[in-house]
Amino acid sequence: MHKNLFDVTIIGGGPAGLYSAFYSGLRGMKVNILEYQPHLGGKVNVYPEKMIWDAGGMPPVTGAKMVEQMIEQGLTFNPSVFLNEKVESIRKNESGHFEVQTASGNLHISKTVIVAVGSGILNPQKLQIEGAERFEVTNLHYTVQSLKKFKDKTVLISGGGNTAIDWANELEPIAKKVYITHRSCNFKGHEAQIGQLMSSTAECLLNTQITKLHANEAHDGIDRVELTHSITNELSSLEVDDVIINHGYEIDASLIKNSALPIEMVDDYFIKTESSGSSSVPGLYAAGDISKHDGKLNLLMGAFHDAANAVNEAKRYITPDAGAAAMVSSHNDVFKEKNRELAKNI
Ligand SMILES: Cc1cc2nc3c(=O)[nH]c(=O)nc-3n(C[C@H](O)[C@H](O)[C@H](O)COP(=O)(O)OP(=O)(O)OC[C@H]3O[C@@H](n4cnc5c(N)ncnc54)[C@H](O)[C@@H]3O)c2cc1C
Repeated sequence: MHKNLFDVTIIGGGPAGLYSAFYSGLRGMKVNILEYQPHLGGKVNVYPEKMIWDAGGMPPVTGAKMVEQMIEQGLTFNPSVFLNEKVESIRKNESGHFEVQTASGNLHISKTVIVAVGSGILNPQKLQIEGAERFEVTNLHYTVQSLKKFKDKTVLISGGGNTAIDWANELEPIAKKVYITHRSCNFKGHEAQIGQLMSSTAECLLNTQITKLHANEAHDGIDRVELTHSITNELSSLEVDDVIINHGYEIDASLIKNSALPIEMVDDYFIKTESSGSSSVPGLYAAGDISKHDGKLNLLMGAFHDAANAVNEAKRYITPDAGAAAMVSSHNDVFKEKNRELAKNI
């Protein structure tokens, strides 16, 4: 037998992947996590300072804290973890095991696979203005890593989806002034976030888009932005300290397409699953934002729920007479020692 034969190989180390790793450990499985980024935590790393209020039973925590806690939990059972490991394709060999091929040339062999790649490999869509890239080292941003950086600044955000709206809401109490420009006539975010934005001091510039960036005297940053109204073509100008762009992401979704497996998809990207996480390929499961099923919830809670279901299916694929689910953690033998340690500090 292959010495590195894993029970489950989890592709993607975001919320779904990390919880899959934890739950697989709980069920006594030998686990391998493969993550493209140099760090774990997935998309939550895009919003490190955002407060997350909607994780059941959890007090509000920042994205960064959530990442820290998910990693700690995900690594409880010491899974093998490969970072900077881009999975390129999955196939099955003649023994019925999965072979997971990565860009670095590694071949990971596994009895089952949980695909937890979320939105795939994300690269932000760049501002389509000639020469814009030279400002990326100063005040043209494609992500908000630290809210403090924008304290007392005049910030223009360009974008109309959840991320742009979230950033506007988070920055509004911190920045001197927040403008948000969107080329369309309405925003496409969650209702509550749009409501918050509309009742804040942030100024919404709809039907407008950035058409020119003016450099400061030193030519090392933007000091003024030209905006064009998309209906009237009227030009306007805004003096800014920082410009933040969220025009969505270019997604590298080649993984499933490169894989010589009959994986049924939805909308050419998502993996069609049962609510149990099972895909059209026996032994291959999907969890988190990549999966599409009737009860799908594209939230952290949805990712955790998918993950537990996928692991239970994977366990029973390997060991058909295993229980349908793990016992609750308080009854599980694997926690006895850990509970004794924790109890000392209570
Ligand atoms: C701005 C924003 C705010 C949000 N706020 C909330 C909130 O307040 N509450 C909430 O519940 N949810 C929130 N969400 C949603 C939540 O973040 C997602 O539902 C969750 O991250 C999905 O987890 P996932 O593991 O499925 O995918 P992801 O988080 O996308 O993780 C997938 C991982 O897979 C890796 N990967 C992709 N392709 C490959 C490959 N080929 N090889 C190896 N690795 C690969 C990626 O690098 C990534 O690390 C928010 C999302 C955004 C964008």
